[in-house]
Amino acid sequence: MIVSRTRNTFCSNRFVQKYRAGPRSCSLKFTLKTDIFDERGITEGRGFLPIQDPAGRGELKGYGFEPWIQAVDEIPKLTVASGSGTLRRTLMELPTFPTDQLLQMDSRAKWKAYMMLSFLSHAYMWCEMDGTVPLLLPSRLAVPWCDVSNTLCMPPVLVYATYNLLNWRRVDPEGPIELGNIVCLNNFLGGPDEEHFRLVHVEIEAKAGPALSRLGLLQEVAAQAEVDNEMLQSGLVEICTALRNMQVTLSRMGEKCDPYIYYHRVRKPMSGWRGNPDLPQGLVYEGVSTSPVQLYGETGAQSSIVPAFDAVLGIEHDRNTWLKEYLETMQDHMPPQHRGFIQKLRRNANLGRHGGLRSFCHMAGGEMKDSYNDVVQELEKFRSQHKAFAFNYIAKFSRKECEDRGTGGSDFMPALNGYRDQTSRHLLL
Ligand code: HEM
Repeated sequence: MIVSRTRNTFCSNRFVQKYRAGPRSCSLKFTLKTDIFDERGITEGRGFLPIQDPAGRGELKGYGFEPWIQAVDEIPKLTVASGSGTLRRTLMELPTFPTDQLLQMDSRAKWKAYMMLSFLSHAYMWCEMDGTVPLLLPSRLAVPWCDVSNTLCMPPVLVYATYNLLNWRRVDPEGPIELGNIVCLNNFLGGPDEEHFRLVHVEIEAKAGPALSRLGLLQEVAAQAEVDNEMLQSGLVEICTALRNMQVTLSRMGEKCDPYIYYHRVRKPMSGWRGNPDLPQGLVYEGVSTSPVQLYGETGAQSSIVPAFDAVLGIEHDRNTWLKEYLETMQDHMPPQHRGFIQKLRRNANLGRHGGLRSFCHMAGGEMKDSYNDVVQELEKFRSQHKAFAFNYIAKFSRKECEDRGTGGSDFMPALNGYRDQTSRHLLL
């Protein structure tokens, strides 16, 4: 039962309501306009990264957020002192979160607060390291977290956007968004392994930018009565190049993120409360819901890059398995503008008299078909490479079968094989 609160109108959370009885994909109306994740801002240089660098927490200063800002900065230290209840006790001593102030502020501030509350709540859940797992998230954290996530149409759980997309700054503000010039803003345990793991994702997002910014245009070109073959082909080459660059970046994961440290330390705080043996029923959000809610944790499957490429190439995952549903559920964990972007690409996949990009390339044959197949092969290579990382960083370490699960809570090795195989099945013959 949802507990009603009278203090403000955001007393319940759509995601909490949707996922309470048994989670499933939640369709939202894309009414929210924000200025940091804007479809018009999916640019060559940044892809799905926010349109401005997600700098510090300046906009929250002076409105009663200071103790909360300080607590987030303290998380790595509190994890060092953890084990005796210090971390959870410290978080419970925080003053009431100034939600009313926040709701008057712009979306940039709201995303900052969402990120802060996500880090604090996951630290409360997973970083005390005393061997216990709380069944309930106290209202001090749960209520503001649900309020803020509700205003952003996001679930009250750590997501890829707060873990990666919004969690970096440039060392040299004029320098590129790439490894060597980026560092993280928030950490759980901290250290090079955790930061590098995240920053590889950030660089991958930047590398995908040149291709992502042209996907809509490519679909329009393929939909024209007289298709501009040269333009279409150069767009497909752009996607190939982006996918190759993404693989180069992913191959750098081992430089500073050690598989053992990742498995034993970095991974835990990303966990959610769906498909998680530690919380089989889910998590109660005190003050919001009296019954447990199940939500997947943070995972790269919530990055919008691969679903956007799948959409533009017309790659469909197997409807008869849970794999497709899992990827669709992951879209509920993306910023609404990115969900909207992917949905639009899907809607336009068969646009025009030629039946869409895939169908046109098939019909045109020759070089056009080869260019399409090159992209599919490159995507398949990315998925193969990624699968090897998932094995080396997780599966290899899992001793018992029931532990052999991804951070998102899925039995992931067969699923990753399925996504890869389904990709190659889309090669045009
Ligand atoms: C050491 C690095 C990585 C590990 C251990 C890892 C692990 C996993 C696991 C276990 C899954 C499947 C189940 C789940 O969602 O939990 C997954 C899915 C996924 N991950 Fe990763 N991942 C890593 C890096 C990345 C990076 C850098 C990206 C790039 C954005 C990424 C993108 C994806 C995507 C798109 C999926 C969905 C499956 C698909 O569409 O093929 N991952 N990852």
